[in-house]
Amino acid sequence: MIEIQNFRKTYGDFVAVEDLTLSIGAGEMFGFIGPNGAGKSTTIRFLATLLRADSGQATVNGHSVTDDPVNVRRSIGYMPDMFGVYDGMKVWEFLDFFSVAYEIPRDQRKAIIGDVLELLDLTHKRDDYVNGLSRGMKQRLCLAKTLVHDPPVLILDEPASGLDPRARLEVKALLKELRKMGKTILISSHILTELADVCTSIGIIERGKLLLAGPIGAVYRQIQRNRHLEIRFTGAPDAGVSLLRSDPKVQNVQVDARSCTVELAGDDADVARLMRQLANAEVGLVSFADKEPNLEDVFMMVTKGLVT
Ligand SMILES: Nc1ncnc2c1ncn2[C@@H]1O[C@H](COP(=O)(O)OP(=O)(O)OP(=O)(O)O)[C@@H](O)[C@H]1O
Repeated sequence: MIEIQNFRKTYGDFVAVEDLTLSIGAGEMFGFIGPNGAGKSTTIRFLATLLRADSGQATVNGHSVTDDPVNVRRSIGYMPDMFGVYDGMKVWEFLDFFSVAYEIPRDQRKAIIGDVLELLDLTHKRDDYVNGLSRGMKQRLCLAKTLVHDPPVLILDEPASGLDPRARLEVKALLKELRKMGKTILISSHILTELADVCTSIGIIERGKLLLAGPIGAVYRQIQRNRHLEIRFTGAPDAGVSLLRSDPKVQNVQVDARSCTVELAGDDADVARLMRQLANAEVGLVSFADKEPNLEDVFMMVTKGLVT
């Protein structure tokens, strides 16, 4: 649905994005992750037909962003990282303005605006002035305007930035809903927890280079060459730790007051064996957990160059 090939963008001598190639399939929720200044917005603006590349190309919904920008714009709902809302307008007028811009026939506009307001839980604000809305509501309104022309692709640059935790959760729930409706979604963020449980695939970008991209399960498997175990004890973990350290498959033992974490270069049978040994050795074993990696682990390992 979204294909980028060898995208490069410089500002003067500074290379903002270098040779970025990426493919996002239909129906994916792709999390574009990177620290500030990594090149996320630059890439997104290229996809949104707002920026000329030094080299490289991209297609969205089969249309070339350079040769057929009008059809790309029809195919996408784009939410920029810094958005403006027109303060002198009422909520419905704001959406009507975009409906006209997207050439939605007059007799359909009222119903579409009603549907979008309903979806974004803004129906009760229909006749309010935009400048009277809270930040969270303005953000939802901005998301609403990306939906009026029912685009198959949504490109959202940090859609939850500056929102409180509750409003973030609302945005997250909404994104899940939009994905269920069949939209392909690219969402950028530098807040990993925001994306962890909504994305089906991710890409990690740093200093203009895409370090890793793929389905989230494959990315997790790639980084988890070793099992990460979290083991808790009733008291000081010394006895348990020395047993663990004597095991040839155990590596990287990190000790806390009453617990430790270890990496195990083994399979399920090794996990079971280790658990049995600890239980039998009466070292005060309380719990033994096979810890799943999370997006933060992935990000740290990838940006430290531990995974390629
Ligand atoms: N118009 C511009 N002129 C010069 N440099 C720019 C311009 N736009 C972006 N840059 C630089 O390009 C780099 C990438 O910027 P970009 O906005 O794409 O990063 P980002 O990953 O979206 O960051 P953030 O999370 O802070 O929005 C940054 O170092 C930025 O300063």
